Amino acid sequence: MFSRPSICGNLSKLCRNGTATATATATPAAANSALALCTARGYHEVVGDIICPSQVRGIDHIRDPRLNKGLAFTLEERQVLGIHGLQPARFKTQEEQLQLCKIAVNRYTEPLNKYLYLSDLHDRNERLFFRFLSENIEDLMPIVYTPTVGLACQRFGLIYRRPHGLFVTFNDRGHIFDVMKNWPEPNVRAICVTDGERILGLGDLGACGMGIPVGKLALYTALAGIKPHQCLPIVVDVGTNNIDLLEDPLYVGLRQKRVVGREYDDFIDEFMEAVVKRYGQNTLIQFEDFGNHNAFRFLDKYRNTYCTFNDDIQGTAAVAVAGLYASKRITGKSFKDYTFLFAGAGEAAIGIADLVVKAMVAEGVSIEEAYSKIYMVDIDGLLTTTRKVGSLDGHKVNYAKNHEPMADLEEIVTAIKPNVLIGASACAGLFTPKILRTMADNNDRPVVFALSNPTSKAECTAEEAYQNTDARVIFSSGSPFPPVKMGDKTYYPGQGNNAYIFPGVGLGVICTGTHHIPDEMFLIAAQELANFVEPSDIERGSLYPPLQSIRDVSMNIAIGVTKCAYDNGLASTYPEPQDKRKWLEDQLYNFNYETSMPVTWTWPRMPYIKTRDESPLIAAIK
Ligand SMILES: NC(=O)C1=CN([C@@H]2O[C@H](COP(=O)(O)OP(=O)(O)OC[C@H]3O[C@@H](n4cnc5c(N)ncnc54)[C@H](OP(=O)(O)O)[C@@H]3O)[C@@H](O)[C@H]2O)C=CC1
Ligand SMILES: CC(=O)C(=O)O
Ligand SMILES: [Mg+2]
Repeated sequence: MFSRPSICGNLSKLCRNGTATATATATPAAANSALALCTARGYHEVVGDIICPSQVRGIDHIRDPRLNKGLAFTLEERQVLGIHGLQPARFKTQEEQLQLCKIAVNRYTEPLNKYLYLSDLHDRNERLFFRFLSENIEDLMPIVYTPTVGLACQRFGLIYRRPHGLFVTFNDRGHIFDVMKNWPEPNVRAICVTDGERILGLGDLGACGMGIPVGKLALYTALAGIKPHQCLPIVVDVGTNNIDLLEDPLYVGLRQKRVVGREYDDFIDEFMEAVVKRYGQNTLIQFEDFGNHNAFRFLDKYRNTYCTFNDDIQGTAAVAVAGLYASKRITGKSFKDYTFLFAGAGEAAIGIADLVVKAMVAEGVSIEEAYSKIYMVDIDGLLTTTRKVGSLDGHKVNYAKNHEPMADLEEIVTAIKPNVLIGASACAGLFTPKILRTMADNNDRPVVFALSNPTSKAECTAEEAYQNTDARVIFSSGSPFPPVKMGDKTYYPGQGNNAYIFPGVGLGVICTGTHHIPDEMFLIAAQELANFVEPSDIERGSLYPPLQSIRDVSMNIAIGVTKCAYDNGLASTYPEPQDKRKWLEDQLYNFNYETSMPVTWTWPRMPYIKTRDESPLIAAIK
């Protein structure tokens, strides 16, 4: 039965989990039926959890990033898979390969070159890439994520090599489902989508924004262990209003102004429907870096009918609120004792403020009092009730104060005397030394968050924050800053970035098959993250746990989200697991190589090259 050359001739079945799991260890009959299933479904490539490398021949094992192990293929594997001789004689462990990756990436001095090296590694050996990333978060997150990913997006036309995600253009309207069918993975569970209109604080980068969903989903795997084949980065390309890009011969997106209005909305509706038709109702759709005017609208429109969230609004809210919870341990105040001032009144700022209000209400504060504690500034100055009708659109109106109009942030800080100053304006240097000194004059421990990304857009640097407050500031930033030395003490400011949140929320949501994602899940995520902050973190100047512990944070967030999903009847995966941690852990990606050979089957005879003392396994094959 197993001697059919088309299936087993060159060996083997590396069928990992899911339907075909049994094949790796069970009877030939079971193995054969799983193979038949693979074939019937037309999986002639390496997709999903069902991997049948018997249909991948020789050198294609090395060319396929999901199968490739480089020099870690054993002698037996090399012979059986038909790749013997295609690689040098040396055998390496994955650990030795990781050491080499470290040396290789550190040889590059330019961050963009490091990004390209990692991107190549991703294309070449997926498991090694994700293990390398997950074990070196502190060093590599600034490369695959902010700030370097911003530069990668700006240079996207120059560095584009191979598809890491799907481009759905406005020209595909009416056929979006057909385009989605071209994505080779049948079991996508999480999509991160952008239309590229507000990429970090860099503005409209159109189709070049692809770097963002690619980077975010790389973190899904590296930080939460979500399997890579379950993740799909998407750009919906409706054009760009960035004149430089439209005139740039290297621009790779649709060369037209953005589609707006009804046509745009219908296009996004069709996209959402196509996702559900292709991958099912509970497919997680993370909206990322949409323009402000669309981000809020789509969240309101889709949140109760799809499994969706907006990371810039809700993920950012959770990470900032977690930092604020941790700050209370230093200031000794509760939220109702704080006066908040937000510089910026967009997705991030409103998202944070709305969650702060929920957190205050949860502490027993009335909603009116909660709103009264939060002041907000947009590009025209303080949000006041005296503003012209129409200039306080959407969610801003809740934060408008009965106050004389003020435009200058320095004067506003002097007048309002906030305890907490949060920047989400994408306006570099907005927090001047004078503003920081005023914060220090008015507070023993001023709380200052400069959340804008990438680093070049931060409202102030960590150094400026510490220097202008006699190092009394409680500081965090959206992009990483190096430690700051003041006198004989060194401060290690934490990174207030939604990367602490979305991977764990994503894991909980996709494992439970949650239908809709309530704000409560983000408050839970904030609390779980805050619980992780140790006195030693605070002592070294950080409101967040070290980046190296994000994987543990993500697991705790996922457990909290899982409980919430079952408690609120939002889950569709039944029965409810009792030991939620173990249940989640059982579903995680394996960062270590798996065998490319079956261990229990009777194998067909095949050409055998003896190159060293026979291992028992080879002897058994013969
Ligand atoms: N750390 C993190 O995890 C995250 C960080 N961010 C960062 O936050 C920044 C903003 O993102 P987002 O909120 O989505 O963007 P939005 O465009 O939604 O909001 C930007 C806001 O800043 C206001 N603004 C612009 N210039 C000034 C200024 N000089 N003074 C005061 N306010 C100003 C705008 O005013 P107006 O409304 O009048 O236009 C708007 O309200 C970006 O840099 C982004 O990278 C975003 C998400 C997560
Ligand atoms: C971090 C993030 O999501 C942003 O800057 O947009
Ligand atoms: Mg974002």
